[in-house]
Amino acid sequence: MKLATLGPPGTYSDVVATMYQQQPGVVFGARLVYYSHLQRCLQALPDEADYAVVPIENISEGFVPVVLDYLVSADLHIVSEHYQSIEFSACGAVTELSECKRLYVQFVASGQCRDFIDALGDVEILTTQSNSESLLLAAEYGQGAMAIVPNHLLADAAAETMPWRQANVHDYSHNATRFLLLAPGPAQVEDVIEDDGRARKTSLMVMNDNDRPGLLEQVLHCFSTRRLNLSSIVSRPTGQGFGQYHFFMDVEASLNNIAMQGALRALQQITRVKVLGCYG
Ligand SMILES: O=C(O)C(=O)C[C@]1(C(=O)O)C=C[C@@H](O)C=C1
Repeated sequence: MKLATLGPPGTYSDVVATMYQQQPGVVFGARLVYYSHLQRCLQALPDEADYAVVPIENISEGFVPVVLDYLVSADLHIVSEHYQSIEFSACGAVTELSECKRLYVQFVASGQCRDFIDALGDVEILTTQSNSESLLLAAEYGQGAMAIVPNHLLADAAAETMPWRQANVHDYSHNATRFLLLAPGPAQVEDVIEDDGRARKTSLMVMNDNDRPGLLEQVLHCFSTRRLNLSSIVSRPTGQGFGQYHFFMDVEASLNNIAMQGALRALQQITRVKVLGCYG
């Protein structure tokens, strides 16, 4: 069994994939396969891997657009979620920060370390696809280069050669990212029929094929009348024109909950809905 995740090894995605691989569950004992960017991890399903671990949402940066957009059309479902605490360090081939000429930082990580990056002043910022790639590129560039890396990567051989090492450069001490374990195929309602009493969440994608006044209000009504709480609702452009959006929603209820089933039936009469998974 293969589990796709973002590489090179050392990313936070790798930390979470390793956690899944080592604990009893559907991917226990799976072999990790690394991909250089998030889109490739997702595309690995189903031909190159059986499961994938990707970040979906950060406490300050919000949702990761590339993952949401992929979920609109891909034949994938969510098996599980994991909240990972995220801590960043800066390291580089400099003896003081004023010597920094170039900073490598992953595209989502940059928004989580804004204060540190702003204080560097006028340096060249190169965004990367992963936090471990940032470290490798800074080490390769040498004198004057710095990287934002996960705290745990300060122990990596590449970081150990760097004279400047500063831990905890993230803006929020409680920084965290939510990760999803994804599998190919549609979510199976039967999978969750057995209610084990655990609190569950159902994720849905409300597809906007036919924009009209009041559509979102009607959608929300399906949940509010049944006293179902949404823990998130985010929109993504359909790409068809301004003002047209799909909606990604997390509902705090299991798919086998009677109220949730009623909401789903009501929603299906209003618009096209894709059930992304029921987990928790
Ligand atoms: O580069 C990594 O370490 C990742 O796992 C990716 C990622 C992300 O894209 O959100 C994961 C967690 C952090 O929020 C920053 C980066």
